[in-house]
Amino acid sequence: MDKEQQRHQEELQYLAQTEQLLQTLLNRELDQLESRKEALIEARRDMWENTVHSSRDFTRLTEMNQYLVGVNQQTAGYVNTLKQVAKYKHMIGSPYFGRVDFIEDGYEEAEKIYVGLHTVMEPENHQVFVYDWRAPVSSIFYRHEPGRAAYEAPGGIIEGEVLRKRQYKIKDGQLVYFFDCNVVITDQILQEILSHNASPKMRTIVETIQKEQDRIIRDRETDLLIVQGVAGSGKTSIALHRIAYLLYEGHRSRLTSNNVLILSPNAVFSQYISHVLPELGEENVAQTTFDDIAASALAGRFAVESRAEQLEGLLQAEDSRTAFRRQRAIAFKGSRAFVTLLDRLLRHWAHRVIPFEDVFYDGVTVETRQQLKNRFLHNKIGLPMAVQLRRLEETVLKKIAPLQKRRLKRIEPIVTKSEGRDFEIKSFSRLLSMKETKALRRRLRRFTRVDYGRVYETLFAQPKLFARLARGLSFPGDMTEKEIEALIAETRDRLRRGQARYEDAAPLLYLKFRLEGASLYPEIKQVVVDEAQDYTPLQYAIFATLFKEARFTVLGDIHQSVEKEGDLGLYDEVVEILRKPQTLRLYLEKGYRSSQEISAFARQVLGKDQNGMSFERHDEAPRIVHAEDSAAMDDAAAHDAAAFVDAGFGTVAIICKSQREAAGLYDRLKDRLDVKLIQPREGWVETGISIVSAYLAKGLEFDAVIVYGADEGRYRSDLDRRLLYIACTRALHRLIVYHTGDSSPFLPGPGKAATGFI
Ligand SMILES: Nc1ncnc2c1ncn2[C@@H]1O[C@H](COP(=O)(O)OP(=O)(O)OP(=O)(O)O)[C@@H](O)[C@H]1O
Repeated sequence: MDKEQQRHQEELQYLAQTEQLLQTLLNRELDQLESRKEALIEARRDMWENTVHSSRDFTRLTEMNQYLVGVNQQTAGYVNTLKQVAKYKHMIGSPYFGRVDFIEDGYEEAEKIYVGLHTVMEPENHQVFVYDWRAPVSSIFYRHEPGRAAYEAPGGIIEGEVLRKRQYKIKDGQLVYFFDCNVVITDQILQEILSHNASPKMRTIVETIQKEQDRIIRDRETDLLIVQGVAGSGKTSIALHRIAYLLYEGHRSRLTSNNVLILSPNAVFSQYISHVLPELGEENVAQTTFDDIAASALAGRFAVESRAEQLEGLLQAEDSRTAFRRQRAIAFKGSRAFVTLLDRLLRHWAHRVIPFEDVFYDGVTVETRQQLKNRFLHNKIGLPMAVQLRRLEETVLKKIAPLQKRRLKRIEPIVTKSEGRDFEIKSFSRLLSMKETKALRRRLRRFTRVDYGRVYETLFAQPKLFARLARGLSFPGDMTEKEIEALIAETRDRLRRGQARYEDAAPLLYLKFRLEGASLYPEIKQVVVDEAQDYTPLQYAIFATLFKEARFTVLGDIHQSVEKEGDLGLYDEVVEILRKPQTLRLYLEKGYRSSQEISAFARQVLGKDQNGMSFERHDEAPRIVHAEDSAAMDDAAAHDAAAFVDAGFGTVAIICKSQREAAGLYDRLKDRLDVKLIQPREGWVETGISIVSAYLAKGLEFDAVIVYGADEGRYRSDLDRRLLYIACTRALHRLIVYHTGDSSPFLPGPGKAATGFI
């Protein structure tokens, strides 16, 4: 047997042993599952039979509670076993994907470290057959080539030498191939993975996490980690793997899935990423959108526009000047200067507006106006204004309580004198006293209640006040005074009708949280902000208020901003607003999604010098096709989409500029093509053909993309250019861009992409 054969034999043997061990562990868990299930049913039956179902008898209730504790324990045990079963089942057939031979300094022998989805350990002798990809020692696999290496173990840095690094392809328990690699996770397996079809749900990338990605995933020290990454560089994937890593590390950092929150751009995206954590064997974590936070916090007070409606409004604007004005309004109201203006407004409210009054009761001055104001302004605890005012109200009412008896005594003689009350002097006097107190409370509430909506409305109802508060602030976009006046008037009218544009939702929320406090998410310790470029500085100021104690992972791509020209300055602002002790900013410059041809095409659309590059994977060049008219374009898009499906592409998207266009196209095609429309609220990606707007497609990916209607008239502003860029970067393998009339000036000219006519 030559060396090669011997190596192969050894690997086959190791795989067989691991598979066998996995099977034993699985069987053990399955046996346990049965007994745990029985124990759980038993515990439930006991509780049911031995306790009353609803009782006012306290002793019986405590008894029931004891049973409940038992049931909860049994349930936890059962769920845990279920998880173990799922884990082993997931691993059987492909228990590991990598190996490093590492010899620690001071030791003679190299240890073979096999890396897989989870740890597989022989329970009797504790021999680890496979290490979880998140284990400290596994980091060597992702970060080091043969040669000197180190990893961070709980007890400190361990140094040594990597002798070998090996990768495996194991399918259905069979070793398909393995090879030793010298470069960082060599491209062979990555090539294979990336050339596959996209899936309607995001996939895990544990086997091929790249060095620069691993650094982000395994960072534990940073309180604010900012990642700027080009399209398809794996930001979302990394964010989710990072959560899985932090949860694995949880025993040290005490982080559980309840402590993590993902801020995702919309419901479609939330659906798209919802499978990754369960696939990694972790519980899913909560996801929310800014829309949801705003809608629930402002409900009942304002009808709030959604983000999709805001963008749709921008895209539907009757002329480019209107669209431009709206973009400037969005930038204006989302700016840091506007945050300062709102802070000044709050200070102004506290000092000048709250109508403190002297409080009298029964001829006595309980508190003077000045006393109340002083107490309010010199509060040292730093309570939110509304909470503090309520406390003030309570204090005053407490002071009045002892005076009420005396007051009653004074009322009684008066009631005695009035006719017809002879038999009810006491009760009538008490009633009068209560009425008096109620009236006093009403008077108190004139200054102890503060409504965030009114505060915001006042800003726009008093242009002079606005001007005073805005003095010295530099707002983005160089709006002229006239434009600001128009914006003030327009906002005032809208707010008076009880409506709030999306760009007003953030200021309203900010005021509400600053005034009333924000305790919506007390348990959140790690916030992941995806598509970070879509949020304004004001929205970050809200996150700072909402998640005071949390650490942040912020991932974005400034080139995929929609309504504004993105720039790196946003991240400086994020740092200044979130103010965390340890901040780290990292860049990802390599895209993994699109073929080189599609990436190069998209870069030309963007027309900027980006530092990006893409993973070397070649495919057909994108095509730009001219259609005679809209009907011809519909036909061609339908035909090509169907042809892509026939050719075996799993997910195909026809991307329109706006949701309205997407809905229109869907209506025209739905009877002749098996097609779905992705909607902002309830839609999600499935295999087959989807019609989607460019801004909703953000963050998603498809095997083949047909950009519908890249005409000169449709895509001509900077905003349009960014949308077109987003649309093109969604494609993995195929991209066709259709236009009628002249093509958008942002499309590469002849020669740079294949062009044609239909
Ligand atoms: N290390 C990797 N191994 C395998 N696939 C990867 C790797 N990194 C990224 N990918 C793949 O690249 C594609 C893009 O990843 P992802 O959506 O996470 O990128 P993104 O930076 O969030 O993209 P965008 O900003 O364009 O929405 C996905 O299909 C993902 O599986």
